[in-house]
Amino acid sequence: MPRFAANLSMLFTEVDFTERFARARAAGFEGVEYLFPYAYPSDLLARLLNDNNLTQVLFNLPPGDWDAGERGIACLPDRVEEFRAGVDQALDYARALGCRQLNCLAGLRPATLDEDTAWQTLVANVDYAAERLAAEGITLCLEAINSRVDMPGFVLDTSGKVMSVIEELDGSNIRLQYDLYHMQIMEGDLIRSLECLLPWIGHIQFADNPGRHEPGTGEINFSNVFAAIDGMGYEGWVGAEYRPSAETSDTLGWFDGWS
Ligand SMILES: O=C(O)C(=O)[C@H](O)CO
Ligand SMILES: [Mg+2]
Repeated sequence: MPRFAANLSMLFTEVDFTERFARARAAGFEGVEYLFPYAYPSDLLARLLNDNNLTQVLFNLPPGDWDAGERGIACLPDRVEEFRAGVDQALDYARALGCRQLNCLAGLRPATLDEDTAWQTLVANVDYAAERLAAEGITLCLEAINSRVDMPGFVLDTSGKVMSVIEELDGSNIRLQYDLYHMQIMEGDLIRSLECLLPWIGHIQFADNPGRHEPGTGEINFSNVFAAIDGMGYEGWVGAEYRPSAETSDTLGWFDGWS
């Protein structure tokens, strides 16, 4: 049975971030993920996880200046030092939170940066990060994010591009983060793709499309997709990363039967 995690950057935003852990537990989740832990002391987050008997499933490496629109710095040649410092910071949090997977956001390619340089920088940074994480038994995820609607210019916008990085590096702890929402926009054919890519998938996330709301608000047949994920023996977590179209607790109908 898929293990579902609540994404606390998107769910339960009716309450302050630190109160969302208890809300997730009360709703039946056993794991949580969120964009970034860095604004909070790690001991506070560790206590919230412990008090609510929750697993920290995933968070992202520092993304650069998120509020200014940056979406990762891994492809930027003039930010390599900052990228490496971010790996240190993320590892400190991962240790404190017992988190076994970190996601590396590839970043947006500026018009002034040529594709080849962006790609070589990305591959070298992923290689560095994967090696640092491997020493601690942690997996590095690379998420393919749609460049049609949400992140124009995002360097890794297809599962094929993520697979190219994985193949180029041959890193045993590098995995694809397969977000059903982004992949529905870019590629479709979700169940067949999940089956083909299964050995390389480290984490799955979902939202319906269009709108990025809860299952049932768009075009994806989630009963079938979740049943397929269950049937193919996927052992990782599945993160609910959607914008609730109503009070979060009123959007959890999809969870019935899985919790
Ligand atoms: O946008 C997404 O799908 C995400 O998972 C986070 O925003 C970045 O990892
Ligand atoms: Mg995602």
